Amino acid sequence: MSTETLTGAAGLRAFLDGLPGVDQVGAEERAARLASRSIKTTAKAEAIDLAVSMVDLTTLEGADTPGKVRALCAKAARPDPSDPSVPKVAAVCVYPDMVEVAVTALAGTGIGVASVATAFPSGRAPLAAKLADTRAAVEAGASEIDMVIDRGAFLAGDLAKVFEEIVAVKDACGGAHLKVILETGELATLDNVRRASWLAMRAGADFIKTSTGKVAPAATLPVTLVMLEAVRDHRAETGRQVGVKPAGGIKTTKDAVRYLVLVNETAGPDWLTPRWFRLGASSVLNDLLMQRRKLSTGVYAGPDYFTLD
Ligand SMILES: O=C[C@H](O)COP(=O)(O)O
Repeated sequence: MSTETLTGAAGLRAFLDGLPGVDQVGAEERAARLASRSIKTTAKAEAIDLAVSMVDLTTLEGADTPGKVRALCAKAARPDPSDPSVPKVAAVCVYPDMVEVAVTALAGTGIGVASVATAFPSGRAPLAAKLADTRAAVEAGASEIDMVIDRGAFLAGDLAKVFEEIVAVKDACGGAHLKVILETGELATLDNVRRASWLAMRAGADFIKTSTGKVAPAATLPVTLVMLEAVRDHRAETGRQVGVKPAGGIKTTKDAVRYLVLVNETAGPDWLTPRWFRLGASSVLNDLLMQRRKLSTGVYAGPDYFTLD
């Protein structure tokens, strides 16, 4: 079915209702099996650097200050100041009012500035306010917008409203990439995760993202598995590749490596680059740096060694 025929509410519903159901038990078993895979030390070193390069280093607190954002940007560009071989992260993710600070601090680094928008994290605001929020972030220099879907509308069955809102925000993004946050912890079932993934992709999402980090559960392996299957099948059907970003609650190197194994086994190696896969996290970077140091020196550097995320 083409995107055009989805604009009618009935066509959209028929399309989403026609998606096969998710085998919940199967998805959980498969995610658990992949999570228990061990990888060789050399592969682990490569996986750590790849994971670092995929981090959207995030601070989304009411107490964020320009100073904190500048410190985060310095860390994004040189995660370990004593070791220039550590790659830089993919992007820094902040609230719209901090975009200008991040853009200035990251000038010349090639690191993206992502901004949450559309009344993050609840998404409860009129569309005009969401569009103004988006435009303000883009005008301040954000290269990526992380929007939230209207979960209330989705769960009430008003799929056309969710679809049209994504289309409008995508338009307001101009040249900025759009990540669509499904807030999977509020969608109740993996079937809903699959439906929301397809809805977002058909509405123009460049990335689909699991969570805001403000709702539990945030990112999980089974949810990310379902989203990876969706982007894989979407590319096979339409030719358009969409990225995936698990976010929230990813804290350890072990977690990060599990996600990379899942990407490789589910969507395939085409997604194993920061262009198509991101890890949204406020604190995983320090653990990646500690494990990286341990692999190269054999000595475990405690958390005090690295600056706080
Ligand atoms: O998008 C990223 C999340 O907001 C970060 O969540 P986290 O603090 O659990 O890592």
